[in-house]
Amino acid sequence: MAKKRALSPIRLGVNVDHVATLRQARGTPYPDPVEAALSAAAAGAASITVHLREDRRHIQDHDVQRLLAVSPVPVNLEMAVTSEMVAIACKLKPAYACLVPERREEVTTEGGLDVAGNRDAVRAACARLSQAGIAVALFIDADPRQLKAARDCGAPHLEIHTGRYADTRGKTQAAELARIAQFARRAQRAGFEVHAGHGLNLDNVAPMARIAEIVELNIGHSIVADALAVGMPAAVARMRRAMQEARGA
Ligand SMILES: CC(=O)[C@@H](O)[C@H](O)COP(=O)(O)O
Ligand SMILES: NCC(=O)COP(=O)(O)O
Repeated sequence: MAKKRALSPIRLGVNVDHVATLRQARGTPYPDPVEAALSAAAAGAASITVHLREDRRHIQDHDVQRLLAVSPVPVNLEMAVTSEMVAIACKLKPAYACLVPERREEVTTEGGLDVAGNRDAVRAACARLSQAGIAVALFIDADPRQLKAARDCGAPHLEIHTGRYADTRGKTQAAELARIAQFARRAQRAGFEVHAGHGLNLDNVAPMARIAEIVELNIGHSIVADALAVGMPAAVARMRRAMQEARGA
């Protein structure tokens, strides 16, 4: 039997937005997303993601400040391409910023950033963030048109939106996986470090983790949900194990 090739290790970034969602539902001081982030980092999360939404529905400005003060791992600030968010990021200086689309009415991020349609604004935001020493990622769909536009923007990283893969099944899901794998190869060849995320969970993570060019997966909702049953350290450990096993590591 042919032996499976072991791929390079893959990093898990943990998004703690939904710890804050629970807190904001009642306006209590608990649960604390920063405490959850410390627990995730201690269990092997390579980075912590928070999405500071314009409507502040979950993570708050003070959470980001506290997180940056204590996090032992790099913080990845997801943000819309607005002057308010760029100013906040430049002031707080997280290690990473990921530019994402945002729509007030959405329940969660519904697709990738339209870099091709907003090239000047994205390029300007990338320039300001890079000048502040922040490594920028563009959160985009696996669409060659977006890749072409991203090449003009000066961001070193791309995060592929995996929401459609996560939300579909059968042939549609297989086609989406193939599209993402092909896109990841092209993106890496174009010089980007390739990440992926959105809607990933223990049931669907393995095929995504097997894509050699993807070096980081950012996962939040399913890990926070799992943590309710088994605790954050075990939830992170389970996800890391699933990713490393898929990788053959
Ligand atoms: C950009 C992305 O795919 C997710 O991280 C999403 O932005 C999480 O934000 P919500 O927790 O508000 O859905
Ligand atoms: N960028 C994706 C992310 O941070 C986590 O998304 P989700 O797992 O909460 O859907």
